Amino acid sequence: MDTITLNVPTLPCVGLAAAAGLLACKLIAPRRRADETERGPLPAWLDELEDDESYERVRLPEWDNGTEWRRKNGFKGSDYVHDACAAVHVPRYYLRGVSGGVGSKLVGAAHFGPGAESHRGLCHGGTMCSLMDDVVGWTGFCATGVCKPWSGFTVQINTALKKPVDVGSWLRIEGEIVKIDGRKVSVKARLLDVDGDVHCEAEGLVVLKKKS
Ligand SMILES: CCCCCCCCCCCC(=O)SCCNC(=O)CCNC(=O)[C@H](O)C(C)(C)COP(=O)(O)OP(=O)(O)OC[C@H]1O[C@@H](n2cnc3c(N)ncnc32)[C@H](O)[C@@H]1OP(=O)(O)O
Repeated sequence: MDTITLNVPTLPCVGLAAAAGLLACKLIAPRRRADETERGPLPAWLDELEDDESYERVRLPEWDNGTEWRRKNGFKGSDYVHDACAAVHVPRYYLRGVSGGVGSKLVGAAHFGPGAESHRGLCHGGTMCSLMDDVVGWTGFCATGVCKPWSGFTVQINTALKKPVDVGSWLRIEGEIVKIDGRKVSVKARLLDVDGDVHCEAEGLVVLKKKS
């Protein structure tokens, strides 16, 4: 019968291996994070929005300083769409706010990363649905013509998937308030590419929180 001899140097070796493993994790983790945020340059048309005086970039601490802000405010994780490492990621929204709300429009860029994949090279339809949830909700938060974060809930998102999305794509996402009825804000949204081809459309409903 074979016997296994545990040499004295084995233990330090195991310790060394564990330490090396930990070090590798530390080294790999930031590298992986960097990879996930390496989405290539932002699409050029975002610069046009930046220069367009009718649109204003929505700047929020929960996006600009997400981890820190969320921790301090009792959130438990990272933002499903706005976090830099999200599978499908919206780095910015721009708002064309209209007094009274109806006609207010939110426009952003969405990147579909490798984590959004379903069939070979194509994204999961749920990633488009998630984006529609996000843009419907944030457009609804602009029901007064200015963005009031977390001022309501998305309660309906009826999404039509019209064209597959390639992994690695940057697409344009838009939401527009089409009706306000008391606390109910109706939003139409769509996701389109640089040629204007529509990848999905949605009709959504946001219910604003009761005034306290
Ligand atoms: C301190 C804490 C801070 C908490 C701060 C929270 C900020 C949260 C922000 C989350 C961002 C998201 O988008 S969350 C995305 C996921 N969505 C959710 O989880 C929402 C789940 N749903 C809910 O929790 C609930 O349905 C609420 C809270 C929205 C219900 O609110 P409510 O205030 O009780 O309103 P309620 O009276 O039921 O409805 C008001 C009107 O809207 C209509 N309505 C309601 N739901 C629907 C619906 N699904 N489809 C059609 N219409 C609907 C009603 O018929 C009614 O119309 P009428 O009779 O007046 O004609």
